[in-house]
Amino acid sequence: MLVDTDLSAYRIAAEPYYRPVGDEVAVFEAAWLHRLPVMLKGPTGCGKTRFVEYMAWRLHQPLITVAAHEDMTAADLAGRFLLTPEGTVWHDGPLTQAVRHGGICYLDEIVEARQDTTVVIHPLTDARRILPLEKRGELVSAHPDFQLVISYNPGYQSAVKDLKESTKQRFVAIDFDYPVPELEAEIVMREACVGPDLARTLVSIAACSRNLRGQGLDEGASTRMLIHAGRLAAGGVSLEAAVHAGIVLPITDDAEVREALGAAIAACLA
Ligand SMILES: Nc1ncnc2c1ncn2[C@@H]1O[C@H](COP(=O)(O)OP(=O)(O)OP(=O)(O)O)[C@@H](O)[C@H]1O
Repeated sequence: MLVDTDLSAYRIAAEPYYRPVGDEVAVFEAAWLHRLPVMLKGPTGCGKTRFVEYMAWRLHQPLITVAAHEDMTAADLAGRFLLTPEGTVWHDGPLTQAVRHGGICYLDEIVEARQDTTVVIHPLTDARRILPLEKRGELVSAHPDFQLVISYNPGYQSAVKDLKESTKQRFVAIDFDYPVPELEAEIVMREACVGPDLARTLVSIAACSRNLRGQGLDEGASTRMLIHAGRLAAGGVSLEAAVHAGIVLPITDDAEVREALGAAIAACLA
């Protein structure tokens, strides 16, 4: 027995707020026309997820998101038999749901998954467009509206944690970075409900932290962090406290780096 799934819950009803930063919308649409798999490359919190939500809305497709992790198995993606009072029932995993019914499947931080899990996507991301469900003895041909999107943060993994060449080379890639300052300030204003001066200050703080990349910080403050700090400040917390709680504390556990960042930020605020 197969439990059938209705993907209407995965449809995005209202237009997500997304400000394009380059030609990413055109590139994604061209990839969608040919159902090419897409890799969104970029640092954490720079807008990749928001972009894929926007594209799913724009293309009228359901969006199934899976956060990859190192314990994720192929069955977590493809599905498994479950014992129920009615007997043994097959449950499609999130990937199979999108493959069977059509829609965008977004595998977030794919590099976190083990390579023996990642290879499940190989026959789906070449001309075959099939998903073998060995346990069920079924070969699912991808629905015409199925598209696979993955995110990948190249700065973040060590040499031991990387995608296989044969996985990488199946994807069209779109490069993401933090939006340019003016645009980032606009996003922070809108998302954190703060005024332009505060938004610009937060963006300049982000620039300070991004300068410390490679000097103790793996990554600078993301757009997401600026929004968090902005929301704290909008909620009545002083700017210093908001920046400390929203940016400085979460970004590093290293006391020396924290001090250097604090000093850079203080110079920014002076
Ligand atoms: N271009 C943009 N337009 C609108 N909002 C944006 C944009 N870029 C970033 N944001 C804001 O930044 C927040 C963080 O972005 P998002 O969650 O998409 O990051 P991400 O790159 O997917 O991060 P992760 O890799 O950690 O999942 C969003 O919730 C949104 O508020």
